[in-house]
Amino acid sequence: MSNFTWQRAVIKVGSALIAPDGNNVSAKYLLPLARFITESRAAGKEVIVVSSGSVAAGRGRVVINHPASIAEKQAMAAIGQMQMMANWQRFFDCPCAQVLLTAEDLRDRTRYVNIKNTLRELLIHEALPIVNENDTVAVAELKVGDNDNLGAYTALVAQADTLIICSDIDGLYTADPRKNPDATLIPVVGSITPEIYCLAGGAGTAMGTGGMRTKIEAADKCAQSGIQTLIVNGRDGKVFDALLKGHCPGTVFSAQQSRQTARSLWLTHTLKTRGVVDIDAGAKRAITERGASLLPSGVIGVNGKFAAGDAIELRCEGQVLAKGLALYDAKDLLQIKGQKSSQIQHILGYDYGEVIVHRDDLVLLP
Ligand SMILES: Nc1ncnc2c1ncn2[C@@H]1O[C@H](COP(=O)(O)OP(=O)(O)O)[C@@H](O)[C@H]1O
Ligand SMILES: N[C@@H](CCC(=O)OP(=O)(O)O)C(=O)O
Repeated sequence: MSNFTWQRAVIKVGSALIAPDGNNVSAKYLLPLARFITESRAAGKEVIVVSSGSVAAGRGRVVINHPASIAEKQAMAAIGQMQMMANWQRFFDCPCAQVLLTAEDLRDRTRYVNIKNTLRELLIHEALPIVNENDTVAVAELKVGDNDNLGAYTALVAQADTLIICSDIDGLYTADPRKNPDATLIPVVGSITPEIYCLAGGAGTAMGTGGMRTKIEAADKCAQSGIQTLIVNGRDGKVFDALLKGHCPGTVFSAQQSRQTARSLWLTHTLKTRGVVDIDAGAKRAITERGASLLPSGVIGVNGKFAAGDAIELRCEGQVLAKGLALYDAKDLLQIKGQKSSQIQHILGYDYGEVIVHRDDLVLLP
């Protein structure tokens, strides 16, 4: 069993755990998982759930006599999503927050920033975000397609350090153990090579989507962004006791580099800046010495036309010090520069948060 540490995790829960009978929700497998989430949160860790199961949960309520059409599956998802959320809420005193996403939402910069801000705010307010694909509006070309990859995108947008995929199998095996009884569990995958992809077979049950392949794809996306991925058997309550102690009885896919390094490299080298914001000496000290976020009160000048979510440079007395993602566009920032954060709502009529650049989205330049 390998050891792991984490602070913010996305936990992906497959349909087989939500709706083990394939046509209704069940508490059967969720109790140990919910206890793991509650105890982890009590220990100061942060959790976002990506839950499958809406189609399976709604199946029994839509009568069909043939393989379900897309519209019928969408109807099942619309009904089942309610059952699935209500089932989750039963386990928690904190509010569960429904977040429904499509691939389009993740591709569009403004929506991406909104998703990120919403998740951040939900965590601040100690709610439990529960994400699923918005199956009622997403048809093939709009879909992420499977919740393993949705889990990876959610881990990226939420800046998690860990993705935990709870499946109906113990982890990644040398072959699909349902077809090959000699297959053995692989406890650690250091790097995701084409050979690792070759081990993956399809889904194990009629409810599952993607099987092991989509889990490896998800782990690959995460590893490249400095996020580790665990695949564990969510049907085995003892797994969660082990996870609470920092042991992984399944497979750990290591992150290729530290999350901070991956994110800093992305911010520093990949993102083209769209504007320059001049800041005063107090803001400079806060950012460089205390690792603080940039507040509007420290902004003295706004240059360029940038949108919310664009990368900008932060400059003090002619020297560019840092690069970060702006939470407000240039037009808004011109109005709120030099003002107290509490004035933002009053001046703009809305408020995307009290900071201009959050410290998580800021890198100091050498
Ligand atoms: N190399 C492999 N190791 C483990 N499981 C595999 C492998 N190849 C294919 N599988 C299948 O993947 C299934 C898990 O994926 P899936 O059915 O999509 O479930 P989920 O609902 O958890 O996403 C397992 O039950 C197993 O049959
Ligand atoms: N969005 C779909 C889940 C799709 C999916 O990836 O399912 P699974 O392979 O069980 O994680 C639903 O809620 O039914």
